[in-house]
Amino acid sequence: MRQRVVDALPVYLVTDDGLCAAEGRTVVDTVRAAVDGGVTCVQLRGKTLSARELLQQTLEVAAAVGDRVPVLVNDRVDVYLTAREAGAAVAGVHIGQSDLPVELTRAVIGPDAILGLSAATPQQLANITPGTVDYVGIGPVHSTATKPDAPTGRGLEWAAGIVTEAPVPAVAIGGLRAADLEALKAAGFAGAAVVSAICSATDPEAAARALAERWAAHPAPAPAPAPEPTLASALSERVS
Ligand SMILES: Cc1ncc(COP(=O)(O)OP(=O)(O)O)c(N)n1
Ligand SMILES: Cc1ncsc1CCOP(=O)(O)O
Ligand SMILES: [Mg+2]
Repeated sequence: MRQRVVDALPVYLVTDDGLCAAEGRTVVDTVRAAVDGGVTCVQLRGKTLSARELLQQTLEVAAAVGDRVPVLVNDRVDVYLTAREAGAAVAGVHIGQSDLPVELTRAVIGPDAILGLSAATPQQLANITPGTVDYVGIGPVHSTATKPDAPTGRGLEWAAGIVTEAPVPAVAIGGLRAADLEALKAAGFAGAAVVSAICSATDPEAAARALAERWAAHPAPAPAPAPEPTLASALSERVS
């Protein structure tokens, strides 16, 4: 059974092997510390790893995390399926606009897996078929060195505008730090995804805790009021 996906999104860690190694840690050590600190989701983004290496890392991280938070695999649907076949507690995949098509990915991973999709334009959000994608990752909010092929950061105002068009819960991504969280939550994001804020931190547990506390400290925006009934809808209710 898929858990309520919004519970997984508030502080979403995306891993980077190089950044963790530069701090003298493995990805597994970093994830363990970050989960202890309060991250709510982990995405394994092993861009420099072979399929075999990413599978091994996925098995180790899934064993270390257990059922504390969902573990997703970036891009590699084959690695996710193989880890699942091996009995690992992996929750799903995150794919981008140039990765495998969304509908086929959903068909392959099944209805219970979590499926995340990157989106950066209103058109990409409008293209989402209801029921296929569980959440979207929107960015980059700020410019980032972590993803060299990402465009320049578009800013918090842009993020606050585009999130209103997301048909599913959204996490922001790109250069995010604790100071961004209040504005993102107020704008309606369900969470913030970070790489360097945790992977490059001297103390990843403390970094995760600071982000989790900052997110929890701010109220979620009040839900939008139900629209006033129009004359036509009031009449149709009376005749039905
Ligand atoms: C939560 C989240 N949002 C966006 C991305 C970016 O995915 P993508 O556009 O496929 O780029 P790569 O991460 O594959 O380089 C993400 N990974 N996670
Ligand atoms: C994977 C990804 N997608 C858009 S920006 C980004 C990298 C974000 O990394 P950081 O949090 O270190 O800026
Ligand atoms: Mg991708």
